[in-house]
Amino acid sequence: MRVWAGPFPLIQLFKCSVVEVILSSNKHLDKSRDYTFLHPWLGTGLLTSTGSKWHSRRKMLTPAFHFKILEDFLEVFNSQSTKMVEKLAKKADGQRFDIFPYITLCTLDVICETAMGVNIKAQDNSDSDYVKAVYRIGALVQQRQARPWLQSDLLYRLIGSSKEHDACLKILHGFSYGTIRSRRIEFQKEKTNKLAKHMDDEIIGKKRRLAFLDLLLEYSEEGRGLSDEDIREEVDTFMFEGHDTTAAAINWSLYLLGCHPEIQARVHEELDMIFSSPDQPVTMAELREMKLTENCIKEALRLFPSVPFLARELQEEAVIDNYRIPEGTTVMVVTYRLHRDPDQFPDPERFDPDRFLPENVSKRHPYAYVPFSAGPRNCIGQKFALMEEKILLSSILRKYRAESCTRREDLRLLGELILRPENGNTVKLFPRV
Ligand code: HEM
Repeated sequence: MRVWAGPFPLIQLFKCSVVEVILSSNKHLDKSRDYTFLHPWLGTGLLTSTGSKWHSRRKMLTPAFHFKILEDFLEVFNSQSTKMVEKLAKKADGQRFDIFPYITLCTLDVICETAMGVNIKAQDNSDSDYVKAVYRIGALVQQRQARPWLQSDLLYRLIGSSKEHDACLKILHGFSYGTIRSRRIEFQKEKTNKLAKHMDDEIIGKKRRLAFLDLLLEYSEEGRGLSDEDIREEVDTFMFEGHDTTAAAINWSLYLLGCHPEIQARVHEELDMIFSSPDQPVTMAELREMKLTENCIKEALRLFPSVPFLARELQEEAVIDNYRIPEGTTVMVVTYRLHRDPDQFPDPERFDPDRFLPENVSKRHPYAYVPFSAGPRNCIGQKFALMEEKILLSSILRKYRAESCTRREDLRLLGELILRPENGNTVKLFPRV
Protein backbone atom coordinates (compact mmCIF):
# COMPACT_ATOMS: atom_id res chain seq x y z
CA MET A 1 0.00 0.00 0.00
CA ARG A 2 1.46 3.42 -0.99
CA VAL A 3 0.72 6.57 1.02
CA TRP A 4 2.42 9.88 1.80
CA ALA A 5 3.66 10.92 5.23
CA GLY A 6 3.56 14.70 4.62
CA PRO A 7 6.07 15.32 1.81
CA PHE A 8 7.68 11.88 2.24
CA PRO A 9 6.72 8.80 0.18
CA LEU A 10 5.84 5.78 2.30
CA ILE A 11 4.82 2.24 1.50
CA GLN A 12 3.32 -0.25 3.90
CA LEU A 13 4.06 -3.96 3.63
CA PHE A 14 2.02 -6.74 5.17
CA LYS A 15 2.58 -9.81 2.97
CA CYS A 16 5.35 -12.15 4.07
CA SER A 17 6.99 -12.52 0.66
CA VAL A 18 7.54 -8.74 0.34
CA VAL A 19 8.44 -8.28 4.00
CA GLU A 20 11.21 -10.80 3.41
CA VAL A 21 12.71 -8.65 0.62
CA ILE A 22 13.30 -5.79 3.07
CA LEU A 23 14.06 -7.55 6.34
CA SER A 24 16.43 -10.16 4.93
CA SER A 25 18.42 -7.60 2.97
CA ASN A 26 21.90 -6.42 3.93
CA LYS A 27 21.33 -3.20 1.97
CA HIS A 28 18.11 -1.81 3.44
CA LEU A 29 19.29 -1.49 7.01
CA ASP A 30 18.79 2.21 7.70
CA LYS A 31 15.95 3.27 9.96
CA SER A 32 13.39 5.81 8.79
CA ARG A 33 13.39 9.44 9.90
CA ASP A 34 10.78 8.68 12.61
CA TYR A 35 13.58 7.25 14.71
CA THR A 36 15.46 10.58 14.74
CA PHE A 37 13.15 11.78 17.52
CA LEU A 38 14.74 9.12 19.70
CA HIS A 39 18.24 10.50 19.06
CA PRO A 40 18.24 13.12 21.85
CA TRP A 41 17.65 10.31 24.36
CA LEU A 42 19.35 7.28 22.79
CA GLY A 43 21.93 9.00 20.59
CA THR A 44 22.87 6.57 17.86
CA GLY A 45 22.91 3.38 19.89
CA LEU A 46 22.23 0.00 18.34
CA LEU A 47 18.55 0.65 17.58
CA THR A 48 19.04 3.97 15.82
CA SER A 49 22.56 3.78 14.33
CA THR A 50 23.40 3.04 10.72
CA GLY A 51 26.30 1.93 8.52
CA SER A 52 29.65 0.93 9.96
CA LYS A 53 28.77 2.18 13.44
CA TRP A 54 25.80 -0.19 13.58
CA HIS A 55 27.87 -3.08 12.17
CA SER A 56 30.69 -2.77 14.67
CA ARG A 57 28.34 -2.23 17.65
CA ARG A 58 26.18 -5.19 16.67
CA LYS A 59 29.27 -7.38 16.46
CA MET A 60 30.51 -6.12 19.80
CA LEU A 61 27.18 -6.48 21.62
CA THR A 62 26.10 -9.87 20.28
CA PRO A 63 28.22 -11.84 22.82
CA ALA A 64 26.57 -9.85 25.64
CA PHE A 65 23.36 -11.79 24.86
CA HIS A 66 25.03 -15.18 24.92
CA PHE A 67 22.92 -17.74 26.72
CA LYS A 68 25.60 -18.18 29.46
CA ILE A 69 25.32 -14.49 30.31
CA LEU A 70 21.54 -14.58 30.20
CA GLU A 71 21.57 -17.50 32.61
CA ASP A 72 23.18 -15.24 35.21
CA PHE A 73 20.14 -12.96 34.96
CA LEU A 74 17.77 -15.68 36.16
CA GLU A 75 18.36 -14.52 39.71
CA VAL A 76 17.19 -10.99 38.82
CA PHE A 77 14.12 -12.28 36.94
CA ASN A 78 13.24 -14.49 39.90
CA SER A 79 13.76 -11.94 42.65
CA GLN A 80 11.91 -9.13 40.86
CA SER A 81 9.00 -11.39 39.90
CA THR A 82 8.76 -12.58 43.52
CA LYS A 83 8.40 -8.97 44.57
CA MET A 84 5.72 -8.37 41.92
CA VAL A 85 3.73 -11.39 43.05
CA GLU A 86 3.94 -10.19 46.67
CA LYS A 87 2.53 -6.81 45.59
CA LEU A 88 -0.23 -8.59 43.67
CA ALA A 89 -1.18 -10.61 46.76
CA LYS A 90 -2.94 -7.51 48.12
CA LYS A 91 -5.02 -7.30 44.92
CA ALA A 92 -5.90 -10.98 44.56
CA ASP A 93 -9.36 -10.71 46.10
CA GLY A 94 -11.48 -11.04 42.98
CA GLN A 95 -11.92 -7.26 42.61
CA ARG A 96 -11.16 -5.54 39.30
CA PHE A 97 -7.88 -3.65 39.01
CA ASP A 98 -5.40 -2.58 36.34
CA ILE A 99 -2.45 -4.97 36.42
CA PHE A 100 -0.53 -3.14 33.66
CA PRO A 101 1.52 -0.85 35.96
CA TYR A 102 2.50 -3.73 38.28
CA ILE A 103 4.01 -5.63 35.38
CA THR A 104 5.65 -2.55 33.85
CA LEU A 105 7.36 -1.53 37.10
CA CYS A 106 8.66 -5.06 37.49
CA THR A 107 10.12 -5.10 33.96
CA LEU A 108 11.66 -1.68 34.64
CA ASP A 109 13.37 -3.06 37.75
CA VAL A 110 14.57 -6.05 35.73
CA ILE A 111 16.08 -3.99 32.92
CA CYS A 112 17.76 -1.52 35.28
CA GLU A 113 19.39 -4.30 37.23
CA THR A 114 20.47 -6.30 34.18
CA ALA A 115 21.52 -3.36 32.00
CA MET A 116 23.14 -1.14 34.63
CA GLY A 117 23.58 -3.38 37.65
CA VAL A 118 21.44 -1.03 39.77
CA ASN A 119 18.29 -1.98 41.64
CA ILE A 120 16.20 1.20 41.41
CA LYS A 121 13.30 -0.43 43.31
CA ALA A 122 10.72 1.02 40.91
CA GLN A 123 8.15 -1.43 42.32
CA ASP A 124 8.51 0.21 45.73
CA ASN A 125 9.03 3.72 44.51
CA SER A 126 7.09 4.39 41.33
CA ASP A 127 7.18 8.11 42.08
CA SER A 128 10.94 8.49 41.71
CA ASP A 129 12.15 11.15 39.27
CA TYR A 130 13.90 8.53 37.17
CA VAL A 131 10.85 6.27 36.82
CA LYS A 132 8.64 9.25 35.96
CA ALA A 133 11.18 10.51 33.40
CA VAL A 134 11.38 7.10 31.66
CA TYR A 135 7.61 7.11 31.17
CA ARG A 136 7.30 10.72 30.22
CA ILE A 137 10.04 10.70 27.59
CA GLY A 138 8.39 7.80 25.75
CA ALA A 139 5.12 9.75 25.61
CA LEU A 140 6.88 12.93 24.45
CA VAL A 141 8.75 11.15 21.64
CA GLN A 142 5.51 9.54 20.51
CA GLN A 143 3.72 12.91 20.59
CA ARG A 144 6.38 14.46 18.37
CA GLN A 145 6.40 11.58 15.91
CA ALA A 146 2.65 11.83 15.48
CA ARG A 147 2.48 15.63 15.00
CA PRO A 148 4.29 16.78 11.83
CA TRP A 149 4.17 20.45 12.93
CA LEU A 150 6.32 19.60 15.99
CA GLN A 151 9.00 17.87 13.99
CA SER A 152 11.13 20.92 13.21
CA ASP A 153 13.48 21.68 16.11
CA LEU A 154 12.59 25.35 15.98
CA LEU A 155 8.83 24.80 16.19
CA TYR A 156 9.30 22.18 18.89
CA ARG A 157 11.17 24.78 20.95
CA LEU A 158 8.54 27.46 20.28
CA ILE A 159 5.27 25.56 20.65
CA GLY A 160 6.18 22.01 21.71
CA SER A 161 7.11 20.43 25.00
CA SER A 162 10.85 20.88 24.53
CA LYS A 163 11.40 22.19 28.09
CA GLU A 164 9.80 19.14 29.62
CA HIS A 165 11.63 16.92 27.14
CA ASP A 166 14.99 18.47 28.12
CA ALA A 167 14.18 18.16 31.82
CA CYS A 168 13.50 14.42 31.36
CA LEU A 169 16.72 14.02 29.40
CA LYS A 170 18.70 15.70 32.17
CA ILE A 171 17.39 13.18 34.70
CA LEU A 172 17.84 10.16 32.41
CA HIS A 173 21.31 11.01 31.14
CA GLY A 174 22.40 12.17 34.61
CA PHE A 175 21.42 8.78 36.03
CA SER A 176 23.10 6.77 33.26
CA TYR A 177 26.33 8.79 33.34
CA GLY A 178 26.39 8.65 37.16
CA THR A 179 26.04 4.86 37.07
CA ILE A 180 28.69 4.51 34.35
CA ARG A 181 31.14 6.64 36.34
CA SER A 182 30.67 4.76 39.59
CA ARG A 183 30.86 1.34 37.89
CA ARG A 184 34.02 2.45 36.10
CA ILE A 185 35.61 3.42 39.42
CA GLU A 186 34.63 0.04 40.90
CA PHE A 187 35.96 -1.65 37.79
CA GLN A 188 39.31 0.14 38.05
CA LYS A 189 39.60 -0.77 41.72
CA GLU A 190 38.97 -4.42 40.95
CA LYS A 191 41.50 -4.31 38.18
CA THR A 192 44.13 -2.89 40.50
CA ASN A 193 43.32 -5.67 42.92
CA LYS A 194 43.77 -8.12 40.07
CA LEU A 195 40.16 -9.11 40.36
CA ALA A 196 39.03 -7.94 36.94
CA LYS A 197 39.72 -11.28 35.31
CA HIS A 198 37.59 -13.07 37.87
CA MET A 199 34.40 -11.18 37.38
CA ASP A 200 32.39 -13.71 39.31
CA ASP A 201 34.48 -13.39 42.44
CA GLU A 202 32.79 -12.92 45.76
CA ILE A 203 31.94 -9.32 46.54
CA ILE A 204 30.77 -8.68 50.07
CA GLY A 205 29.97 -12.34 50.34
CA LYS A 206 27.82 -12.27 47.20
CA LYS A 207 28.46 -13.76 43.79
CA ARG A 208 29.23 -10.95 41.36
CA ARG A 209 26.90 -10.86 38.41
CA LEU A 210 27.81 -8.92 35.27
CA ALA A 211 25.37 -6.32 34.00
CA PHE A 212 25.48 -5.35 30.30
CA LEU A 213 27.19 -2.17 31.47
CA ASP A 214 30.08 -4.15 32.98
CA LEU A 215 30.67 -5.89 29.69
CA LEU A 216 30.71 -2.55 27.88
CA LEU A 217 33.19 -1.20 30.44
CA GLU A 218 35.32 -4.27 29.92
CA TYR A 219 35.32 -3.66 26.14
CA SER A 220 36.16 -0.02 26.72
CA GLU A 221 39.09 -0.92 28.99
CA GLU A 222 40.32 -3.36 26.35
CA GLY A 223 40.77 -0.33 24.11
CA ARG A 224 37.86 -0.94 21.76
CA GLY A 225 37.19 2.79 21.55
CA LEU A 226 34.04 3.09 23.67
CA SER A 227 33.69 6.46 25.40
CA ASP A 228 31.28 7.06 28.28
CA GLU A 229 28.90 8.60 25.78
CA ASP A 230 29.05 5.50 23.56
CA ILE A 231 28.30 3.31 26.55
CA ARG A 232 25.49 5.60 27.67
CA GLU A 233 23.83 5.31 24.25
CA GLU A 234 23.77 1.54 24.45
CA VAL A 235 22.64 1.33 28.05
CA ASP A 236 19.83 3.84 27.39
CA THR A 237 18.85 1.85 24.29
CA PHE A 238 18.46 -1.29 26.40
CA MET A 239 16.43 0.72 28.91
CA PHE A 240 14.13 1.89 26.13
CA GLU A 241 13.82 -1.32 24.09
CA GLY A 242 13.98 -3.69 27.00
CA HIS A 243 11.15 -2.89 29.38
CA ASP A 244 7.99 -1.52 27.75
CA THR A 245 8.17 -4.20 25.06
CA THR A 246 8.35 -7.06 27.55
CA ALA A 247 5.73 -5.47 29.84
CA ALA A 248 3.28 -5.20 26.93
CA ALA A 249 3.93 -8.82 25.88
CA ILE A 250 3.30 -10.18 29.40
CA ASN A 251 0.15 -8.07 29.72
CA TRP A 252 -1.21 -9.26 26.38
CA SER A 253 -0.47 -12.88 27.26
CA LEU A 254 -2.26 -12.52 30.57
CA TYR A 255 -5.12 -10.67 28.92
CA LEU A 256 -5.68 -13.42 26.35
CA LEU A 257 -5.38 -16.19 28.93
CA GLY A 258 -7.87 -14.26 31.07
CA CYS A 259 -10.29 -14.32 28.10
CA HIS A 260 -9.72 -18.08 27.53
CA PRO A 261 -10.13 -19.96 30.84
CA GLU A 262 -9.85 -23.33 29.06
CA ILE A 263 -6.36 -22.48 27.78
CA GLN A 264 -5.37 -20.93 31.10
CA ALA A 265 -6.36 -24.21 32.80
CA ARG A 266 -3.95 -26.05 30.48
CA VAL A 267 -1.18 -23.59 31.41
CA HIS A 268 -1.92 -24.11 35.13
CA GLU A 269 -1.68 -27.84 34.55
CA GLU A 270 1.67 -27.45 32.81
CA LEU A 271 3.04 -25.25 35.61
CA ASP A 272 1.78 -27.61 38.32
CA MET A 273 3.57 -30.49 36.60
CA ILE A 274 6.85 -28.54 36.38
CA PHE A 275 7.01 -26.88 39.79
CA SER A 276 6.74 -28.58 43.15
CA SER A 277 5.81 -25.29 44.88
CA PRO A 278 4.63 -21.85 43.69
CA ASP A 279 7.73 -20.21 45.18
CA GLN A 280 10.33 -22.48 43.59
CA PRO A 281 12.83 -20.31 41.67
CA VAL A 282 12.91 -20.90 37.92
CA THR A 283 16.07 -22.39 36.40
CA MET A 284 16.95 -23.08 32.78
CA ALA A 285 15.53 -26.60 33.17
CA GLU A 286 12.03 -25.35 34.05
CA LEU A 287 12.24 -22.68 31.36
CA ARG A 288 12.79 -25.39 28.76
CA GLU A 289 9.78 -27.33 30.04
CA MET A 290 7.32 -24.42 29.82
CA LYS A 291 6.34 -25.22 26.25
CA LEU A 292 2.65 -24.30 26.34
CA THR A 293 3.37 -21.15 28.36
CA GLU A 294 5.91 -20.15 25.71
CA ASN A 295 3.45 -20.84 22.89
CA CYS A 296 0.85 -18.65 24.62
CA ILE A 297 3.38 -15.80 24.78
CA LYS A 298 4.24 -16.31 21.09
CA GLU A 299 0.59 -16.34 20.11
CA ALA A 300 -0.01 -13.16 22.16
CA LEU A 301 2.93 -11.55 20.32
CA ARG A 302 1.28 -12.58 17.06
CA LEU A 303 -2.07 -10.98 17.83
CA PHE A 304 -0.67 -8.00 19.72
CA PRO A 305 2.98 -7.51 18.73
CA SER A 306 4.61 -5.13 21.25
CA VAL A 307 6.24 -3.31 18.32
CA PRO A 308 3.28 -3.03 15.92
CA PHE A 309 5.29 -1.68 12.98
CA LEU A 310 8.85 -0.82 12.04
CA ALA A 311 10.27 1.33 9.29
CA ARG A 312 13.32 1.57 7.08
CA GLU A 313 14.39 4.29 4.67
CA LEU A 314 15.67 3.02 1.33
CA GLN A 315 19.21 4.19 0.57
CA GLU A 316 18.88 2.80 -2.94
CA GLU A 317 16.11 1.66 -5.25
CA ALA A 318 14.47 -1.65 -4.31
CA VAL A 319 12.32 -3.99 -6.35
CA ILE A 320 9.41 -5.21 -4.30
CA ASP A 321 6.72 -7.42 -5.86
CA ASN A 322 7.81 -6.24 -9.35
CA TYR A 323 7.46 -2.56 -8.39
CA ARG A 324 10.53 -0.31 -8.44
CA ILE A 325 10.56 1.62 -5.20
CA PRO A 326 12.78 4.71 -5.34
CA GLU A 327 15.59 5.62 -2.95
CA GLY A 328 14.41 7.77 -0.05
CA THR A 329 11.07 5.95 0.34
CA THR A 330 10.07 4.92 3.85
CA VAL A 331 9.14 1.25 3.91
CA MET A 332 6.96 0.31 6.84
CA VAL A 333 6.46 -3.30 7.88
CA VAL A 334 3.06 -3.46 9.55
CA THR A 335 3.59 -6.46 11.81
CA TYR A 336 0.10 -6.20 13.28
CA ARG A 337 -1.44 -6.82 9.83
CA LEU A 338 1.21 -9.26 8.62
CA HIS A 339 0.39 -11.50 11.59
CA ARG A 340 -3.26 -11.59 10.54
CA ASP A 341 -2.72 -13.00 7.06
CA PRO A 342 -5.36 -15.75 6.80
CA ASP A 343 -3.21 -17.71 4.34
CA GLN A 344 -0.59 -18.12 7.05
CA PHE A 345 -2.82 -18.02 10.12
CA PRO A 346 -6.29 -19.39 9.33
CA ASP A 347 -9.05 -17.78 11.41
CA PRO A 348 -6.46 -15.13 12.36
CA GLU A 349 -8.31 -13.46 15.24
CA ARG A 350 -8.58 -16.73 17.17
CA PHE A 351 -6.15 -17.13 20.10
CA ASP A 352 -4.62 -20.53 19.50
CA PRO A 353 -1.19 -21.24 21.07
CA ASP A 354 -1.03 -24.57 19.20
CA ARG A 355 -0.17 -22.60 16.07
CA PHE A 356 3.33 -22.65 17.55
CA LEU A 357 3.64 -26.41 17.80
CA PRO A 358 6.71 -27.34 15.71
CA GLU A 359 4.64 -29.18 13.09
CA ASN A 360 2.54 -26.04 12.50
CA VAL A 361 5.46 -23.61 12.51
CA SER A 362 7.23 -25.63 9.81
CA LYS A 363 4.27 -25.14 7.43
CA ARG A 364 4.52 -21.35 7.52
CA HIS A 365 6.58 -18.84 5.56
CA PRO A 366 9.66 -17.83 7.63
CA TYR A 367 8.66 -14.13 7.44
CA ALA A 368 4.99 -14.67 8.37
CA TYR A 369 5.72 -14.10 12.05
CA VAL A 370 8.25 -11.40 12.99
CA PRO A 371 7.42 -9.85 16.40
CA PHE A 372 11.17 -9.40 16.97
CA SER A 373 11.75 -8.28 13.38
CA ALA A 374 14.01 -10.63 11.39
CA GLY A 375 17.20 -10.70 9.38
CA PRO A 376 20.39 -8.80 10.26
CA ARG A 377 18.60 -6.06 12.24
CA ASN A 378 16.42 -8.34 14.30
CA CYS A 379 15.96 -7.84 18.03
CA ILE A 380 19.20 -8.58 19.85
CA GLY A 381 17.26 -9.04 23.11
CA GLN A 382 14.74 -11.65 22.02
CA LYS A 383 16.10 -14.55 24.07
CA PHE A 384 16.36 -12.31 27.11
CA ALA A 385 12.78 -11.18 26.51
CA LEU A 386 11.33 -14.68 26.22
CA MET A 387 13.12 -15.84 29.36
CA GLU A 388 11.87 -12.85 31.30
CA GLU A 389 8.33 -13.19 29.98
CA LYS A 390 8.11 -16.85 30.87
CA ILE A 391 9.36 -16.22 34.39
CA LEU A 392 7.13 -13.22 35.10
CA LEU A 393 4.01 -14.69 33.54
CA SER A 394 4.46 -18.09 35.19
CA SER A 395 5.13 -16.48 38.56
CA ILE A 396 1.70 -14.83 38.36
CA LEU A 397 -0.08 -17.94 37.09
CA ARG A 398 1.53 -20.28 39.59
CA LYS A 399 -0.22 -18.32 42.35
CA TYR A 400 -3.30 -16.87 40.72
CA ARG A 401 -6.09 -17.46 38.25
CA ALA A 402 -6.82 -14.41 36.11
CA GLU A 403 -10.07 -13.24 34.58
CA SER A 404 -9.99 -10.46 31.99
CA CYS A 405 -12.63 -7.78 32.45
CA THR A 406 -12.54 -6.35 28.90
CA ARG A 407 -14.07 -8.41 26.10
CA ARG A 408 -12.10 -8.66 22.86
CA GLU A 409 -14.84 -6.79 21.00
CA ASP A 410 -14.62 -3.88 23.47
CA LEU A 411 -10.85 -3.65 23.41
CA ARG A 412 -9.35 -0.32 22.30
CA LEU A 413 -5.77 -0.38 21.08
CA LEU A 414 -3.15 2.32 21.37
CA GLY A 415 -0.59 1.76 18.62
CA GLU A 416 2.16 4.10 19.74
CA LEU A 417 5.84 3.14 19.98
CA ILE A 418 4.45 0.12 21.79
CA LEU A 419 1.07 -1.55 21.26
CA ARG A 420 -0.96 -1.38 24.44
CA PRO A 421 -4.59 -1.51 25.57
CA GLU A 422 -5.89 2.07 25.77
CA ASN A 423 -7.55 1.54 29.13
CA GLY A 424 -4.91 -0.65 30.77
CA ASN A 425 -5.36 -4.34 31.51
CA THR A 426 -8.23 -4.69 33.95
CA VAL A 427 -8.33 -8.14 35.51
CA LYS A 428 -9.65 -10.02 38.52
CA LEU A 429 -7.13 -12.25 40.28
CA PHE A 430 -8.07 -15.23 42.44
CA PRO A 431 -5.58 -17.17 44.61
CA ARG A 432 -5.10 -20.78 43.47
CA VAL A 433 -5.24 -22.95 46.53
C1 HEM B 1 8.81 -8.73 23.92
C2 HEM B 1 9.92 -8.04 23.95
C3 HEM B 1 10.57 -7.42 22.76
C4 HEM B 1 10.08 -7.21 21.50
C5 HEM B 1 8.70 -7.58 20.96
C6 HEM B 1 11.12 -6.57 20.75
C7 HEM B 1 11.01 -6.24 19.41
C8 HEM B 1 12.00 -5.64 18.67
C9 HEM B 1 11.88 -5.27 17.28
C10 HEM B 1 10.62 -5.45 16.44
C11 HEM B 1 13.05 -4.71 16.90
C12 HEM B 1 13.36 -4.09 15.54
C13 HEM B 1 13.02 -2.64 15.66
C14 HEM B 1 13.18 -1.86 14.40
O1 HEM B 1 13.68 -2.36 13.39
O2 HEM B 1 12.79 -0.69 14.44
C15 HEM B 1 13.93 -4.73 18.04
C16 HEM B 1 15.22 -4.25 18.04
C17 HEM B 1 16.01 -4.20 19.16
N1 HEM B 1 15.72 -4.69 20.41
FE1 HEM B 1 14.03 -5.64 20.95
N2 HEM B 1 12.20 -6.38 21.54
C18 HEM B 1 11.93 -6.89 22.78
C19 HEM B 1 12.77 -6.92 23.88
C20 HEM B 1 14.05 -6.43 23.89
C21 HEM B 1 14.94 -6.49 25.02
C22 HEM B 1 14.60 -7.15 26.35
C23 HEM B 1 16.09 -5.86 24.66
C24 HEM B 1 17.36 -5.62 25.45
C25 HEM B 1 17.62 -6.09 26.62
C26 HEM B 1 15.94 -5.42 23.30
C27 HEM B 1 16.88 -4.73 22.58
C28 HEM B 1 16.77 -4.40 21.24
C29 HEM B 1 17.80 -3.69 20.50
C30 HEM B 1 19.12 -3.16 21.05
C31 HEM B 1 17.33 -3.57 19.19
C32 HEM B 1 18.05 -2.95 18.00
C33 HEM B 1 18.81 -4.06 17.28
C34 HEM B 1 19.55 -3.59 16.02
O3 HEM B 1 19.08 -2.70 15.31
O4 HEM B 1 20.61 -4.17 15.75
N3 HEM B 1 14.68 -5.79 22.85
N4 HEM B 1 13.27 -5.30 19.11
